[in-house]
Amino acid sequence: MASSSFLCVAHRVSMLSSAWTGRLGRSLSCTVALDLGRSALLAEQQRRRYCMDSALNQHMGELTDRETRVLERLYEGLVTGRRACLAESITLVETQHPRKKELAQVLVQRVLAHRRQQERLNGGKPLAFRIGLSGPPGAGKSSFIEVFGKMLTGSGHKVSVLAVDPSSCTTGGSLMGDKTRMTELSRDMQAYIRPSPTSGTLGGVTRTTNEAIVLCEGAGYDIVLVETVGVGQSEFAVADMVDMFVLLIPPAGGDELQGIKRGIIEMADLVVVTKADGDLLVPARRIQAEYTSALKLLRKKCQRVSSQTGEGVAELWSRMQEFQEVGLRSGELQSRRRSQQKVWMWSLIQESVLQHFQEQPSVRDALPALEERVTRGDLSPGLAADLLLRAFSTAQ
Ligand SMILES: Nc1nc2c(ncn2[C@@H]2O[C@H](COP(=O)(O)OP(=O)(O)OP(=O)(O)O)[C@@H](O)[C@H]2O)c(=O)[nH]1
Repeated sequence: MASSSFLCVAHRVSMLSSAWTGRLGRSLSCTVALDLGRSALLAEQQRRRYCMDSALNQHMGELTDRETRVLERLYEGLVTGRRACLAESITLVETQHPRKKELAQVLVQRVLAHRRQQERLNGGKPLAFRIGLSGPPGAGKSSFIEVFGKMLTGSGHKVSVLAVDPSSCTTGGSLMGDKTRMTELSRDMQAYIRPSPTSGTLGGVTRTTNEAIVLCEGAGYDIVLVETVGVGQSEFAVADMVDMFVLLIPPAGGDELQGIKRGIIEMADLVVVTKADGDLLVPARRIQAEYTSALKLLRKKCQRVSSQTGEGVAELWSRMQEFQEVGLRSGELQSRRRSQQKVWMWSLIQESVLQHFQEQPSVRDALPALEERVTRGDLSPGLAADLLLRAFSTAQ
C-alpha cells in the first residue's frame, strides 16, 4: 500500500461509511452520541452531524452505484438472516483486495451500528454468546461441537461455528479443514459453519474472525463458537475475542498434555475433559480430579463430557449459561467485550503498521541485504532494526 493511501485508508473508510449510511437516510452520529455525557451530547451531536454532512457531500462520489448496491444487498440480506449473504460478507472481510477491504469495513461498521441498536433495546446487554473452544489436535473438538451444536439448535438457538487455524497461516494448508468435520451440524439450517481462511498471517486471520463474529451476530446467530487448535498463539488470540474461553483436553496423560501451554490453562474460564466413556472413563475421571484440584486456587471448574454418549453435554451448557448470566449481571462480560474492542483495534494497527513498514520503498530495498547480514552474524539484529527504522522515518 502506498504511503499516502495508507494514511488515507481509515479516513476513507469512515467517509465511505458516512456516505453510505447517509444515503440510507440514517445517521450513525445519533447512535454514537447516546453514549456520551449529557452536557457534551448536544454539541457533539451537532459537530458530528456537521462532519457527517460535509463528509457526505464530499464523498458521495466515492462509492460507486454498483458498490452501494452490493453493500445494500449484503447488509439487507445479512440482517434478514440470509445465509448466502452472510457467506458472501465473510468472504468480503477475508479479501486481500485493498478496495474490497475498504468496502468490508463499511459493511462491518454498519452491522456494528445495527447490533448496538439491538443491544440498546436489550437493556445494553449483548444478544449473542461467544464461546471459544480450544484444545490440542485430536482432543475431540469437532466431535464435541457437532453434538453440542445439535443440542443448541434443537433447543431453538442459531449457532455459528468459526475456525481459527494457525496452520493456514504458514502452510496454506489446514490442520482443521482437511477432513470432513461436523457433518450433521453442517446440514442443519439453524447452524452456519465457516472454515478458516486458508491464507494470511495469524493477525489477519484473527482480524477476519473478529469481523466474522460481528457479521454472524448481525445475521441473528445467538451463539458463536470460535474453534482453534492449541498451536502457536491462536488460542490466546481466540481468548481475546470471546465471552467465555473453554479448553478441551483429552483423557490422556503425559506427552499429549504437555502440548497444552501453561498460560492457556490460566486463561480458560472452564476446562473440559473429553471422551469420558468406555475405557477412557477412568483416565477421564482421574484427569478431571487432577485439574479440579489444580484449578481450585483459580476458582475455575473442570467438567467431563462424552460426545459419543452425550453425557455431560447438557450439564456443561448449564455451566456456560450460568457463567454468562453471572457475567451479564455483574457487567463483567460487557466490560470484557469493551476491552476486547481495544485489543482488536491495536492488533489491526500492529498489522497495518508492519505492512506499511515492510512495503515502504527504502525499507523494502534495504531489507534483503540487512536480513542476510543478520543471518550471517555480520550485523546485530538490534542495529539492523535501527537502520531500517531510520530508513523508514527519514522517508516519511
Ligand atoms: N471415545 C470417544 N472418542 C471420541 C470422542 N470424541 C471424539 N473422539 C474421537 O477422537 C478422535 C478425534 O476427534 P475430533 O473430534 O476429530 O478431534 P479434534 O480435536 O477436532 O481434532 P483436530 O481436528 O485434529 O484438532 C476421533 O477419532 C474421534 O472419534 C468421545 O466422546 N469419545
